[in-house]
Amino acid sequence: MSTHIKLCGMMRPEDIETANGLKPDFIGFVFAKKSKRSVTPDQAAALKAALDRHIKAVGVFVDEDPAVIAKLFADGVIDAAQLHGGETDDVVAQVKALTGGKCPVIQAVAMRGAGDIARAAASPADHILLDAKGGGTGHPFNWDLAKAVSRPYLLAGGLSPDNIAEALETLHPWGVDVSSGIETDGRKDGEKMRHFVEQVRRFDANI
Ligand SMILES: O=C(O)c1ccccc1N[C@@H]1O[C@H](COP(=O)(O)O)[C@@H](O)[C@H]1O
Repeated sequence: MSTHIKLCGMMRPEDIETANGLKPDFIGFVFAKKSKRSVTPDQAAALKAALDRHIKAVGVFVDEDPAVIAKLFADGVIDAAQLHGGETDDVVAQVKALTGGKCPVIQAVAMRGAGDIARAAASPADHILLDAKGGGTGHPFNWDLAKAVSRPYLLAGGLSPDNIAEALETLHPWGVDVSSGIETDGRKDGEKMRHFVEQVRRFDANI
């Protein structure tokens, strides 16, 4: 099985052009208004129109109204929703219900201690994503906590071309998600994006 790749925080047409060339499984649009990577629905729609149709667009939300998420899904701006705040199981269920069960939901779990291992296991979401507290911080969490998570997960938090090989060797995650680590001066860096993806593909080719 190849490791799924998500390149998050796409903001510019040139970010999409680079992603189209690299063909990750997912890219992310951040809709959390407080994020420095925040895009409006109109901006995201224009970027999605330029995205290779084989690449899924994930909307990243922090405590957003499920109706807003469902509208972005219905409009074809996003293909999946990543809930990155304090969303309850009920919110996961609401997103599912409002999209006729069609929108895959990824629930982010902030990995701070043993209790979070249980929270990850119990999440009703289609996929879980293990991250440091916050989101988009560029900081890793204690990977020893991930070793105790028995369901497949997306690994996030401070990944970069410098540590992705070690992360893959150590944890063998279902997928990896990166944002800060593929940026220079707050903008996506095509060379870092390429280097990150190449290393994941090299790892997959050697196992
Ligand atoms: O990227 C953001 O600004 C962001 C804001 C709010 C919630 C989540 C956000 N991004 C997600 O954070 C993780 C890790 O990012 P990083 O590689 O450590 O910068 C990733 O899942 C992003 O989708």
